[in-house]
Parts: sequence; structure tokens; C-alpha cells
Amino acid sequence: MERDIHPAVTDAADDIADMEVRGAATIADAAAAALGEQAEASEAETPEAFRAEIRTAARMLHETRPTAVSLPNALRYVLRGMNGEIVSELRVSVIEGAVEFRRELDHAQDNLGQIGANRLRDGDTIMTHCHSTDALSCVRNALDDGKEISAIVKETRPRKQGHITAKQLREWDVPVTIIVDNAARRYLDDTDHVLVGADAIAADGSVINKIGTSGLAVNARERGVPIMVAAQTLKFHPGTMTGHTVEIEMRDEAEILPDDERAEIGDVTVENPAFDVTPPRYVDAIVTERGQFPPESVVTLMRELFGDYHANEPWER
Ligand SMILES: O=P(O)(O)OC[C@H]1O[C@H](OP(=O)(O)O)[C@H](O)[C@@H]1O
Repeated sequence: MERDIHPAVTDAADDIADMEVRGAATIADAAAAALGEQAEASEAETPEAFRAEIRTAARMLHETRPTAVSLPNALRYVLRGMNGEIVSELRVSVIEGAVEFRRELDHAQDNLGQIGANRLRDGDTIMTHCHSTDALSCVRNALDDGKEISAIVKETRPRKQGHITAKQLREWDVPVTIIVDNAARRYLDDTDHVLVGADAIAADGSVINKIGTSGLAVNARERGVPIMVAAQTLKFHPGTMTGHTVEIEMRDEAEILPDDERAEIGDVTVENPAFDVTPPRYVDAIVTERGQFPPESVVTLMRELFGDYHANEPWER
């Protein structure tokens, strides 16, 4: 079955695993697009073969990175919409499902941005961690509303996604100060809002985001700086409603300690978790396309959105 998988899928899977394509929403978008391309190019002659091919493609995409729940949420959306008696009907349903998913994602990000922008006042300084398109949508909308926003950007070791955030903000003419992650507490005194994204939101309102978010949130709370998480409902983790926990990705040790530096030091253990969990009590608001929520209340919306969720995923069948 593997041989029928289109290069668009294998390339997307490689790019996601290597983080050439990264960020929870962008990963979901790329995965849906890849399924659409698989459907378009499929040479399957029977409905069974077509379905099996799409499921294999979805599985391949699913196995790339474990934490951002937007990825399985995207795959589930497209696979649940796969309908038809004959190959041509199935093909159209997958192509249209992928297009519709990507359109909804864009709308959600824009709606969320308008809501998040309302929390920002003219002249505010935000502090960011990592690079989040959902978080940046809030800034973009605030700028469009005529507000002046400045940013303190944490560089975000080890992969320095803060540079991507800084570049985007500078393209929008936002004044940017880049700091090392360890300087965050000092600069919270100059910060009006901590604004971060999320890779997954658990049913209890915990926020799973780039490693370092939880420490930032604890420090911000101690300093009295509000913490706003921009996360479209695509980031809600349905499995956490039934007691599953969110797997935290452990990445390559060489991202932290390259082999030559390691050889200098000697025999050490290196741990490189990509994400951490911020408990709901350190988060002031989760901003979604459906409105802003105190973290403890997201479970109500999750039940509404994922009421029919069961752990038996369509690509596992
Ligand atoms: O969906 P958007 O808001 O773009 O990004 C959400 C999150 O995805 C990123 O993870 P990584 O850099 O892929 O490990 C960051 O943790 C960021 O906050």
C-alpha cells in the first residue's frame, strides 16, 4: 500500500517531522492539503482501495509529531467527510473536505484575532514566546484597529522560533526587542500582556505550548501581568475529555547540544522536551474563534464540538 502514496504526502510528512513546516495551525493546513493531493492523484480502482490509500496517507502524516492536536483534528475532519459509493465520489469528498477545512482554519484564525485584539489597548507592550500564527493574528487585528503595539520577543531556545515572530512583527512595523529566554522575568515589568499560542488545550483548561511557557506564565502571574492564550478550537484535544493525556514530544538531543560540543563535555544526559503544560490557574483567557473563555470553562465548548468523539480514529481502522 505504501507505494501508492503520493510524494505530496511523503514530502509533507518529512517537512513536518523536520520542522520545515511547523506551528500547530500550519501543520494542520499542510496535512489537509496533502490528503487533498493524495485524493486528486489516486489511481485506486475500487472504493476500498481508495479508502485504504487515504487512511495510509493520514497515518503517515499522523506519525510525524505527537503533540499538536490540530494534526489529528485535521485528519479526522477530512476522513470523516470521505463519502461515496464509487471512487470519483470519494475523491471529490476528500478534495472538497480538505479545501473546506483549510478555509475554516483561515476564518477561525481571523475571527480569533479580532476577539484577541479587543484585549489589547493602544500603546500596549506584549511579550511573546515561540511563533504562533494564532497569537500574531491578534496583533495583526489590533494594528488594523489603529492601535500601537510593541513587542518583547523571547528568542525561544533551542530552535529560536522567536526570530520568525520578530521578523513578522517588523514587517508590520511593530517595535521589537529580542531577549534571551532567561531575561523574561526582568522584562515582565515592561509588559502589559503575555501573548502565546497553543499546540493543544486539555479539557481541564491546561495549555500545552512551547517549552518555557509554563515558567513564563508563573512569573507573569507573580508580576500581575495577564496571560492570554490564542488558540482556535482546532487546538482542543478531544482525547483529554476521556482521561487521555497529551504526549509531550521529545526532540533530538543535538538540537540542544551539537555532537562536537558534546564531545568536549563528556558523557552527559540531554533532555529536549519540545512542550510543557501550563495549569489553568496561570492562564487568564483562552481566545478562540468562538469567543474568549476562562480556561476552566473550555470543557463545555469541547463537549459541544467533540460530543461524538470516540478514540477509534478513522485512520486506524
Ligand atoms: O498554530 P500556531 O498558533 O501557529 O502555533 C502554535 C504553536 O506551535 C508551535 O510549536 P512548534 O514550533 O511547531 O514546535 C509553538 O508552540 C506555537 O505556540
